[in-house]
Amino acid sequence: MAQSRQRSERRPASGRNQNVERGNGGELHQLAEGETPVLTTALGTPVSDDQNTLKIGERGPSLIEDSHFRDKIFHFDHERIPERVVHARGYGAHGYFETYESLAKYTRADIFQRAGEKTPVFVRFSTVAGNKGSFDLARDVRGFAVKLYTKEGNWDLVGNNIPVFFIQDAIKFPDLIHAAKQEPDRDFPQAQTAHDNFWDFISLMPESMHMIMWIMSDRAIPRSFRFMQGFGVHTFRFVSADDESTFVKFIWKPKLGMQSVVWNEAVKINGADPDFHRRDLWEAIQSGNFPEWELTVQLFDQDFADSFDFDVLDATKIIPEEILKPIPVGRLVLDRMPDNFFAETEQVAFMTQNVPPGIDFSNDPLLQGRNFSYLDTQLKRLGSPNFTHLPINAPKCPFAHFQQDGHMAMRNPVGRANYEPNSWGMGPREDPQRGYRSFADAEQGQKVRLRAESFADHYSQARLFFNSQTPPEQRHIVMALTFELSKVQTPAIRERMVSHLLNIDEALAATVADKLGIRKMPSPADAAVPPRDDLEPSPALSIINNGPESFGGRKVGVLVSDGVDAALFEQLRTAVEKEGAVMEVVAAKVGGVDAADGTQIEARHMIDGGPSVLFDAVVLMLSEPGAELLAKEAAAKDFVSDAFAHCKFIGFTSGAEALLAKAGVDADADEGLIRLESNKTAEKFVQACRKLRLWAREAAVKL
Ligand code: HEM
Repeated sequence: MAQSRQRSERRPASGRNQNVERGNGGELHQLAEGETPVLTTALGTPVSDDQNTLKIGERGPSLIEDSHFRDKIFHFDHERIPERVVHARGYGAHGYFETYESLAKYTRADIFQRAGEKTPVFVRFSTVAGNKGSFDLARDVRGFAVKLYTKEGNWDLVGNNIPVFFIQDAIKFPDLIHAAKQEPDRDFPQAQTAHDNFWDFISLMPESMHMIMWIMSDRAIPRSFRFMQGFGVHTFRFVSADDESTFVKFIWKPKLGMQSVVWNEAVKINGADPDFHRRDLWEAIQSGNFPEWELTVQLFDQDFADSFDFDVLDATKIIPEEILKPIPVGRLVLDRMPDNFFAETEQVAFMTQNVPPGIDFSNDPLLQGRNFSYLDTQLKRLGSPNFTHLPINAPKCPFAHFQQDGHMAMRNPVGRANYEPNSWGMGPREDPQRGYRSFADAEQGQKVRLRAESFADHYSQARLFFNSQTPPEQRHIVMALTFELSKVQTPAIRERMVSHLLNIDEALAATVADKLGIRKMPSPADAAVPPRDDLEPSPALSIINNGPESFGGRKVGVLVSDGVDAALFEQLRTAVEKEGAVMEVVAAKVGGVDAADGTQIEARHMIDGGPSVLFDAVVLMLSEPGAELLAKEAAAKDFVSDAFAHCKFIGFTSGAEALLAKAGVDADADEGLIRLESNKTAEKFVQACRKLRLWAREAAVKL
């Protein structure tokens, strides 16, 4: 019953006549009739009045015998469960994984045996540091957690959109997260690392420097979940039917290419639409534009691992794609939103230790610690060992075991046997062939608390990352570091960070020091291993170098006024749709505008609620009087000046020049300003947008 109600709530309000009554105090009573279900308590007792508690007389005290009220309030009082201690804010979707070719040579994992096999998945994207109600465009790592419901059990690939991590050993995780989250005495800032505690910890943790380069880069402010990569981070193992092991790293690559926003834009999006990323995913999936990623794997053996001077067990290191090419092995398509956010996205329990036969762990000490932590945290958060009974967590393949009882047990053994071995002839029984076998690696050594020397190079790959970025991306890293460290109030912490940057790139360190007003340059931090300066840059690490070459999946915001040319508007719409992009109309009034030929153009946003930061490119389709009127509105001027400052492509009709001028934008400033006069120019504009941004403008606008 509840489900059918939820479904009907997705339809727009119909405004149909309903069976309503006015109560004694003027309150509204909506009454069940026809097929409308009767409201009941949780135990099914029909409810006669859901507007008034049971009282003695109309103005008298309430009665504790009002079991309907108690049932309702009791349940409401218990609606909240603890939010995740990290990755609290997240958004998920269902879909499937399709295997390209059999990987039987490397792994016995059932999911990789047959070309064309489709496996159901649930994916949850998240930010790490912010609370559940924080904003989407925090500068942060994004979680990229994938649950694959394989025919031999659930496989949770609990990754991030960044391929490395802050720390090498899981024992430091609580310290890292304590330092990153709100400071405990004041409980701010939330969803931000721009504070003393975080940078104090980081500046004392040189192993985090590679990760710092990534989170200060544009990777940490993605434009959409749909436009970011995902990484399993650690080295895992594939294990074949013959028990041969191959090391594997997992990388998800978005079909629509990578794209990020700029920081100034992120700050404004957080105000304009704190749900920017979740709304984006919701709208894409609901409109049938299903986002897609390709799963690629880097496969290697022990000899290859030994050829590096870093350790493949160290989660602060990558194997550059130019050295080991990722092989595409399948695709992930997200095509369905959850029916209920809480039941699915909130209750989904990811655990790194959930791997099917054929997939195994390496000795990465971060991964080993995670394998312990996730089961523990799910029990705390979901409150019962029976969280695997929840539909979102239950396997979709047959399963049978003797676990029983516990809070909220929904599946219990049937029959007499609830143990094995038993002589009742009742299963389930173990299966040495099909069953999970850990890779029988030979391990020996003393029990020690010791970090391997092969983990000691903290700077070379940080330098590799920085050197692999394009100039605009390097500038953004400088700006991010400057911004974050400018919020740090303790000069010694700022200086300690600059001393680390000196080991990464001297010019980077010098610029950050200058922007922070540090007069005397500190000495470089004492490096455990001298940083290498002979690593070839890896172009695969740049977002800009790996753009989409299409405007597909992106969004144009069209600011319109009365008197606009309807034919040109339709031509633009056709060109945008042909590209696979979306167009949203912004106007002075949400009711829309009257075009010159008398037709009406509906608007999705009123100008105050539709700033240009919500779009990838903008068009000013205005009549002269329309532009004159809008030029008086601050929001309209910001629409234009922000789009320009954020290096976006701006299409405009000749009538729009008054608004451009008022916004301080020269209509001939650069090739990113495109006059729209005919069908051809509409197409030319959309083609120009494929570059996403005109980075050449950046020097002029000082982002
Ligand atoms: C490579 C490093 C790591 C990655 C990629 C990673 C990724 C993730 C992701 C994606 C989630 C959110 C899952 C979801 O959407 O529900 C998550 C949650 C979590 N992670 Fe990690 N994590 C890492 C390191 C660690 C470590 C070292 C620990 C602890 C030793 C840890 C403990 C947790 C906990 C406790 C949660 C909350 C789980 C929940 O309540 O559902 N993580 N992690």
